[in-house]
Amino acid sequence: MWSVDEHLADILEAVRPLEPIELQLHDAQGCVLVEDVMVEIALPPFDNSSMDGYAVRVADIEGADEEFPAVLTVIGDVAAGSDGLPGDRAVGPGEAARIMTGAPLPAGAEAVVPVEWTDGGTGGGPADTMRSLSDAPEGAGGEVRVHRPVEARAHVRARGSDVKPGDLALSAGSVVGPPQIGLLAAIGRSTVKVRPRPRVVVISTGSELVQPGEELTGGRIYDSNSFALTAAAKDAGAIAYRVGAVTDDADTLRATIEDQLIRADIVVTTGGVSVGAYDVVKEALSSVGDEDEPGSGIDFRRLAMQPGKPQGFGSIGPDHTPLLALPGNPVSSYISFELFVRPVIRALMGLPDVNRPTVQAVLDTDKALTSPSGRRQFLRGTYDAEAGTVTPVGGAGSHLIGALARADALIVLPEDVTSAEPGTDTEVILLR
Ligand SMILES: Nc1nc2c(c(=O)[nH]1)N[C@H]1C(S)=C(S)[C@@H](COP(=O)(O)OP(=O)(O)OC[C@H]3O[C@@H](n4cnc5c(N)ncnc54)[C@H](O)[C@@H]3O)O[C@H]1N2
Ligand code: MOO
Repeated sequence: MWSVDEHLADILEAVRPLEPIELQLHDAQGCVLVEDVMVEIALPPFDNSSMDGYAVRVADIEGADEEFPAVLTVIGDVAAGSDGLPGDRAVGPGEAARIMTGAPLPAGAEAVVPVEWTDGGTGGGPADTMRSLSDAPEGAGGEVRVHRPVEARAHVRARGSDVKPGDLALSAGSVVGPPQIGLLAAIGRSTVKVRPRPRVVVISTGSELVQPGEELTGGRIYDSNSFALTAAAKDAGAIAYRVGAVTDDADTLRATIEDQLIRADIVVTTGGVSVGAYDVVKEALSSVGDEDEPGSGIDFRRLAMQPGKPQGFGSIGPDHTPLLALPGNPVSSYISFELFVRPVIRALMGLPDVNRPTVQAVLDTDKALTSPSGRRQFLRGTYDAEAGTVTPVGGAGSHLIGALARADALIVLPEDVTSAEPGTDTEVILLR
């Protein structure tokens, strides 16, 4: 028997992060950068206004108030996207330019007065908005009364005040999330070098399996594993391909796997790994290894855990693609995925934390939980972060997918524990 930790260590020992590739920003989401990204432009690229208002010279509005406003001549508009006043004009003494948020500060101007601190060019009281150019073309000219003074640089966002050429935008090893994608786009990068998402092919096996949506006839069940594990692979960061169920025929299974290798960085199968007469994965893959290639082939082993005792691991095909053969019971396959496949996906991506987070929680249950001696048991539970407790959901049976769907945590009972009393401090793996 292998321990859970030995099996995981054996798997992680065999996998290396995927070779980096250059990806478009959207495709790089969730991936790990392998380059230091340097900033080549200033952000903002030019001094610009943070308010809709008037670009002014500060001496012109010194001491202004509502009773004695400073009256300035409006010489034009500066819109975002323009590169200054029409005809390259500068704002001279006694002059102002209407300016929009994000527009460059025109030559001659030293600060911006928000439109609310002026009459907006109406000759009335304080404005609450600028009149649109189409409704009131005269607003780009005429006079404006300014009701409050401002200091130099007020409401001006300085060139380079965010990032400057030569700054480090993102360091190698960062995970590219939405804000990082925003920064990359803002500095003009359209692609980045990252480790790609692994492509995971999920194959379920069993002649009893029917695809959801089809009619269920005697003795058959719906294939839930391939759906759950494809979803779990995506959730872990992979690009997941669900291959429907393959019947219990070794040649068909071998041929299916061979066909899939072209698009697989990992192959995951479910079912057919125990000791029955129709355990097709074991039958098909026990002998696929190349004797001259150390480490090739699939090793079937029993783990000291419950559920998830029978497992297969190895590599297959010319590229030695890692293959994990998980047990068929729905809860067994899902827990095996969380414990062994998820870390592989994350290791291939070069992510630092390959395992789910764990916490200690107080067991909130009416009666003691039992666990087989010598096996690490993973029970399903709900975790209450506020109370610091975990409550079991459903029993230990590895067919209880209804309870699994209500759980958000796994309660871990160590190998030497055969009974866990209510109130015991327990390790909990958080699934969300
Ligand atoms: N004599 C023994 N029998 C079994 C042992 C054992 O040690 N000695 N181990 C048990 C344990 S533990 C497990 S786990 C299972 C593992 O069996 P397999 O991996 O060979 O899985 P199957 O026999 O194919 O299926 C088991 C169970 O799960 C259902 N199943 C399978 N695939 C799916 C799917 N895609 N979606 C939904 N349900 C699925 C299948 O119908 C079976 O009920 O072996 C025990 N037996
Ligand atoms: O160990 Mo099996 O994985 O219970 O269901």
